[in-house]
Amino acid sequence: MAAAEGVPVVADRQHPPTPAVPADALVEVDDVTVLLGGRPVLRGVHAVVRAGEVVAVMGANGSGKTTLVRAVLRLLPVAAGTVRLLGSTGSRGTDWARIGYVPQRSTLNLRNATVAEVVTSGRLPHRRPLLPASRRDRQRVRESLERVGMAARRSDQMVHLSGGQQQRVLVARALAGDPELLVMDEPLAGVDAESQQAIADVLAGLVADGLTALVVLHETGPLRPLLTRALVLQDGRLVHDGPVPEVGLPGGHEHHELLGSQGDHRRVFRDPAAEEED
Ligand SMILES: Nc1ncnc2c1ncn2[C@@H]1O[C@H](COP(=O)(O)OP(=O)(O)OP(=O)(O)O)[C@@H](O)[C@H]1O
Repeated sequence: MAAAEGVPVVADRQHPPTPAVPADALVEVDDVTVLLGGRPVLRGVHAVVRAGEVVAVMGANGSGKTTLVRAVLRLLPVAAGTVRLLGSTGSRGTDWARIGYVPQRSTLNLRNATVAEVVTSGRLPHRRPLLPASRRDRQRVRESLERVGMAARRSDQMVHLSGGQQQRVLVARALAGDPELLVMDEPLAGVDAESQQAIADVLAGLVADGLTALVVLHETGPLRPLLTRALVLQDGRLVHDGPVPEVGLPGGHEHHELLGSQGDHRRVFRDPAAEEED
């Protein structure tokens, strides 16, 4: 695949160099391979996220973006390589209370839960077992809902909210845990422009306060000014680690396709080689 001018591309995929890991790395993915259904879905991926960075994970549908963030969060086992998260290589040593996760909204079924219940669940890593929510827990839930502009809907069931409002509630849930590292999987997908901007504004404030973020994105949208770097995956391999691509991706073609009943327009990046095989 050809590189865009001035854009660093992983040169030797068979023997990628092991980069020196900076001391302030919160996430280190070292030569990681993940198998799903016996098939390699991530192949020898190296990636680092340093404190204070906002890193986008980009690539075509099925390129491995969700798999990468799930491997980082130890929701999937790795077949080879190492994931170091907040300095720990094992689940037990990881301080999960320092991490916020906003999964893909479409994968969740929270229809009957109320907004307040969803956001309160974000305090669970801080709660002592069997004790009711503390004043601090309730305060953080309230503040998080205010921050995303959803305080007035706290008693409503999720099913009665729009997609964008649901997404804001999921962001509030992650914020309620006071994370130092926020991992978001497609926070803008199927989200109206107003909610996209609300999410971007909230993230901007958090980043200014020192938050680190790893965000899966199809389109950068209003998050673009916040992004410090992009990781681009293609068929499970890291093909770019550097500046956020201006238009499209290095060496890839792009086209638009309509997805879902809401007709949200997503930009899809394609590999020219794969297109030739079509
Ligand atoms: N449980 C599974 N078993 C087998 N294959 C899987 C499984 N989950 C995902 N895959 C495959 O792994 C590949 C990467 O999936 P992944 O969801 O990480 O891609 P993605 O880049 O996040 O895609 P999208 O943009 O569509 O969300 C895809 O080909 C997908 O079909």
